[in-house]
Amino acid sequence: MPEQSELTIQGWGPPPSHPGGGDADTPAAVLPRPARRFLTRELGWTPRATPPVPVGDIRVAASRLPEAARQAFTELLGAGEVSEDRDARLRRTGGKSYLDLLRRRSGDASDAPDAVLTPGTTEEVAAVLRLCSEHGVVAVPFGGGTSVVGGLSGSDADDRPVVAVDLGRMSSVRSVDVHSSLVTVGPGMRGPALEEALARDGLTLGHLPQSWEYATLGGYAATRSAGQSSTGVGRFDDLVAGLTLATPAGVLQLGHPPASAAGPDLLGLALGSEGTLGVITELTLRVRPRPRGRHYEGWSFRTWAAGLATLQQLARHDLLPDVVRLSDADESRATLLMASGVGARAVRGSLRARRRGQGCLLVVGWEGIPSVARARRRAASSLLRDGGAVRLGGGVGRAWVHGRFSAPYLRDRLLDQGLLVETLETAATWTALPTVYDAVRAALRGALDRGGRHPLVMTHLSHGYPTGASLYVTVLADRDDALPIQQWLGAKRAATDALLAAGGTLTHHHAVGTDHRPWLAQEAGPLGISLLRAVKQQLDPTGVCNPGVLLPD
Ligand SMILES: Cc1cc2nc3c(=O)[nH]c(=O)nc-3n(C[C@H](O)[C@H](O)[C@H](O)COP(=O)(O)OP(=O)(O)OC[C@H]3O[C@@H](n4cnc5c(N)ncnc54)[C@H](O)[C@@H]3O)c2cc1C
Repeated sequence: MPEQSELTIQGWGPPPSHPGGGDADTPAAVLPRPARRFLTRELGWTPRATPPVPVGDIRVAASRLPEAARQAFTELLGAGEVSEDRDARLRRTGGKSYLDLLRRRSGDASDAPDAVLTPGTTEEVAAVLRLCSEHGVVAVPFGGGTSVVGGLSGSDADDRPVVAVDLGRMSSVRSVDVHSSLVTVGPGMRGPALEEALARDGLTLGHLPQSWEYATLGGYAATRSAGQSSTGVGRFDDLVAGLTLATPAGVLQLGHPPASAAGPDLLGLALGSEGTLGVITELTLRVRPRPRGRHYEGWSFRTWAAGLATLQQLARHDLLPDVVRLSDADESRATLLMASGVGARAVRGSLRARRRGQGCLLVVGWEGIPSVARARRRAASSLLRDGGAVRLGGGVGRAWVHGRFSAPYLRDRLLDQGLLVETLETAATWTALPTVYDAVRAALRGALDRGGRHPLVMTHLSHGYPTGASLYVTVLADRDDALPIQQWLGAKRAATDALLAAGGTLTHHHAVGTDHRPWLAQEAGPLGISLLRAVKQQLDPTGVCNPGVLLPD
């Protein structure tokens, strides 16, 4: 198996010199001139150079790992799998949220783990957790390091030493059961490698989040991820048939495919547990035949309200496409200006030809057996037309497919030029969606308005369900260079309070981490929090498993 490339420390992707490429050639890495003009006008932004400090200048404190723990880990795993090396620790420091990137770009790595452990089997992971308990060392499972909610902060009320338990060595396909459509894999495997392996048997998992190039299967399960085709294939939760969870108290085998009624489903406790109960060391996933046909296309609605109402109708009739992405007017406008290349020209041309300069873009996609996909597409198209949408054609779909993983590369360039760039997400019922949408926008605008400089708040709906959908919000604003972290924390607080008050969920697919934990009790309720604490106490009595996330203090 080829070695997996590592994410850069201060941004996204391998460095441009990496043999695998990097972002240097990605069209989205360059901000087109009209986009620059648009952002300057819209945000009152003055483009300025705000480069990250050199990686060599990032401050990493000396390791605090006690000698006895170091010896015990080395005896168990071998010296090569226990590292206190600066670079190894820095590469497992935090995730990739805006706050993480601000810290790393300013030279702050105060949340670096004291050591990195790389176990290779479930037994070794279980033994690592037992040793952590014995030696009072916190264990933070590390997958791809793409958390955007502070899931890897390693913070601990008792300030104990921290080890990152990197699952990178456990990244192989262990078995494929083509007959039952099941694959068993190590938790450190990434999506591209799995898809490549499954293709040999004509299979696919179909889970494609924007972080697909770097996130791991264990991380998806630990955070309850959702991908771009999740309306069709389901959330990652739906794709997990079973898993192995190593805890300080022992090893659990959870999930019994195809189905069981033997009491409550304990698998649900591990999904979304964010390393607080232990480490997922193996997953059995539901796979499907590779689609023989894929068709993506664009539509345009005059208004967001018309788009929402029509998608609700599609959901009600079980006709939602596999990919659904409805952008509001602000996101549609910005998408067209920020996009470059042939695809973007096709979209603009399509809109002009149909006299739809303004409006809300909808990208839809159908995957599967061509005749079935065609029939579903015909039925859905008829409802879209009834809802007032006009078809823009396949060029828009192809442009979306082309750029579907490029936003994080572009984010790095925007951070280099004095911008605040962050996203947040929620879900709501069809009834509550319009209120949640208005509330989040108003809260973000109120919190980020600064003397005539306004944020750009862009939203899209994705991940449709019969009962509702998720909203994904991207915020751009002129950065407060003096207090950038406080600027975002204030906005995030306002937006979270507003979306919960309006009936949204705390998160739809980014999980809780450290960033959302102050609000978890509002969604889980006090008894729910006590229940989670009791489970943690049973599996992790010394509280060494990722204590800084999920559960409020
Ligand atoms: C640019 C960008 C785009 C993104 N797009 C999406 C998207 O489209 N959809 C989506 O769902 N998310 C998205 N995310 C968020 C992120 O990719 C997901 O949360 C992903 O599931 C994290 O996987 P990871 O392997 O990187 O986990 P990590 O970031 O390494 O860890 C995340 C959390 O899970 C725990 N964990 C990791 N592995 C294990 C394990 N084996 N056992 C137990 N606990 C573990 C960690 O301790 C941590 O708390 C995006 C993030 C970025 C930066």
